[in-house]
Amino acid sequence: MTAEFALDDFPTGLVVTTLEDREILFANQYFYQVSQQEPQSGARIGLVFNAASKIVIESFVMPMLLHQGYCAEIQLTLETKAAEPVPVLVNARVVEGERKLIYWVISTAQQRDSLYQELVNLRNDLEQRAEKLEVLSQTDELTGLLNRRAFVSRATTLIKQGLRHKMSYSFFMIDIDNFKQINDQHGHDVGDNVLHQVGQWLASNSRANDILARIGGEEFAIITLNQNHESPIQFAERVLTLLRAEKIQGIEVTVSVGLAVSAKASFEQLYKGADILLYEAKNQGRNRLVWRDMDKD
Ligand SMILES: Nc1nc2c(ncn2[C@@H]2O[C@H](COP(=O)(O)OP(=O)(O)OP(=O)(O)O)[C@@H](O)[C@H]2O)c(=O)[nH]1
Repeated sequence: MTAEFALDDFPTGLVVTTLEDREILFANQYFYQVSQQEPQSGARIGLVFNAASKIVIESFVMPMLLHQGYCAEIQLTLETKAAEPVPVLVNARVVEGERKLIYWVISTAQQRDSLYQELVNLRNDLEQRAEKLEVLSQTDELTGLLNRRAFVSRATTLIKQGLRHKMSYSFFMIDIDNFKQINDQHGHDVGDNVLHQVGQWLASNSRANDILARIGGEEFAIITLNQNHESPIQFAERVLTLLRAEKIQGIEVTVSVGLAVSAKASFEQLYKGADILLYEAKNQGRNRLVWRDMDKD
């Protein structure tokens, strides 16, 4: 008698079933409270679990019990009479006597589950923030284009891969002419707007696979894979012509372009090449393209 009271006082579900058909021979109060079931003669333990857990019991718990005599820390879900799911942790052991029985310990795991869910939510939140930070760390705030660091990293990887497949790349270095004058005459805010619009304009005139970035104050860079439909020289000339025809913030804006083309040069060599060619374009009077095929020297 004392033992029965003691078992009912345990804050965990204690159940004894037959091994053969899992008929409940004994269950303590806690088990009935949690599962909201009434004691019924001949009831089987499977009845209190949801459909997925029933499958786990048949396909995993029972084979474990039959083969090694116990099954530890299995996460299952009870289904109450009101069809509410209750997460539980189940330990079960086969006890051999006159009949083979299974002793089940069924502990509720709601608090642990909600803690686990909180941790999952926290991790998702941190991942999202990390992604945002990653995007921010790669973006030039003023134009929304890639910044110099991201450009160098992406372009280095792309060109390394391309070199292995003998792909030919173009490196355009595009610098707004006399930008200091724009700032001086119209103010820094207008200058910022010009930078923003030139950036947007370049983005809408380049292809999705190009790598476009603002790499310095009034300096942009584009790396493109050379394909047949438009030569890099045609592309650069188109940029120059279209920009000449356009007024940005009511201001005539021109650019100088240094263009290095190669199927052999590394990213650093292309960068250096384009930089020297841009310098030449500036020296020759600005508002022009100077280009070189670096593989033909
Ligand atoms: N508004 C604005 N100005 C910038 C920014 N970054 C750099 N600048 C300005 O850009 C100007 C660049 O001047 P310079 O390097 O002399 O070049 P430039 O006047 O364009 O002359 P060339 O390149 O030789 O044609 C400087 O006055 C910088 O202060 C920016 O983010 N916003």
